[in-house]
Amino acid sequence: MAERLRLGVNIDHVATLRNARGGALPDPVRAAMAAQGAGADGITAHLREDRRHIRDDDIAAILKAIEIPLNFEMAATEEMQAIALMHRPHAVCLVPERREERTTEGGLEVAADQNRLASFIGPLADAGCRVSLFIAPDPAQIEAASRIGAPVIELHAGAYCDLDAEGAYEARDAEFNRLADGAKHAADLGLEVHMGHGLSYTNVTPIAALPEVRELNIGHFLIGEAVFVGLPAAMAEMRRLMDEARGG
Ligand SMILES: CC(=O)[C@@H](O)[C@H](O)COP(=O)(O)O
Ligand SMILES: NCC(=O)COP(=O)(O)O
Repeated sequence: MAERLRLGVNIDHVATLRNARGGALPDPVRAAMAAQGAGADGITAHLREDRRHIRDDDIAAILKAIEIPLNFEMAATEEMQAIALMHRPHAVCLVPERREERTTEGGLEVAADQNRLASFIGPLADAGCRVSLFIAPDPAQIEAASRIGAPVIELHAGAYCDLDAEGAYEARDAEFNRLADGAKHAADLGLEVHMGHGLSYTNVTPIAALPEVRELNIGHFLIGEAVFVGLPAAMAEMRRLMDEARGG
């Protein structure tokens, strides 16, 4: 039987809400525990260089609290590498970052930076972290990820999700085909394929149905939905849609 599609819950935006008032609540560690209790296969947290949501002490506290794997998202900088090596999370996902962006725009440029990234991921892999690269569904980036020896890629689903929300269905379908082809190409090269960014109840089904995809990382939508129905109920509906898409 095919392996069940994993659901990683990104709790960044619990920290966004906490930071809006500068206090301790709502607590991202409590969100991580709630997600774990509701059956998350992993927790994702992105320690941005500007610490706009998750902060250094959150990472330490989340790691102490949870038993499921942490997927630690970070920019490929020396500062972040040192933090990852100190904590040795289960997975490290390298993402592109621009200080002015509202959210992660585009994927990591691997092809043009492959020598630096190959040496950057070496110590992380030696420390036992499963390295993942957050990239666009571009064959050149996928092939570069494989060349530098990353075991996992996460394909950026944001453009597909945005086009769907805008009702630009022709362009959305073209972007979906890029994701589907990218997933297949990556799996053929032996890469484990994850997808994430912008996924919601309305756009998740075709993505979850792609047989090569092993994990979805979903945050902003689930945390927003949790305001109305609670995190376990929001996750349960997402889980149901993912299982249904897989024919389960
Ligand atoms: C890399 C990614 O797609 C998400 O983790 C996202 O970066 C969450 O953080 P932001 O919403 O701050 O971009
Ligand atoms: N890597 C994508 C992720 O963790 C969650 O992205 P989003 O659902 O918050 O857009």
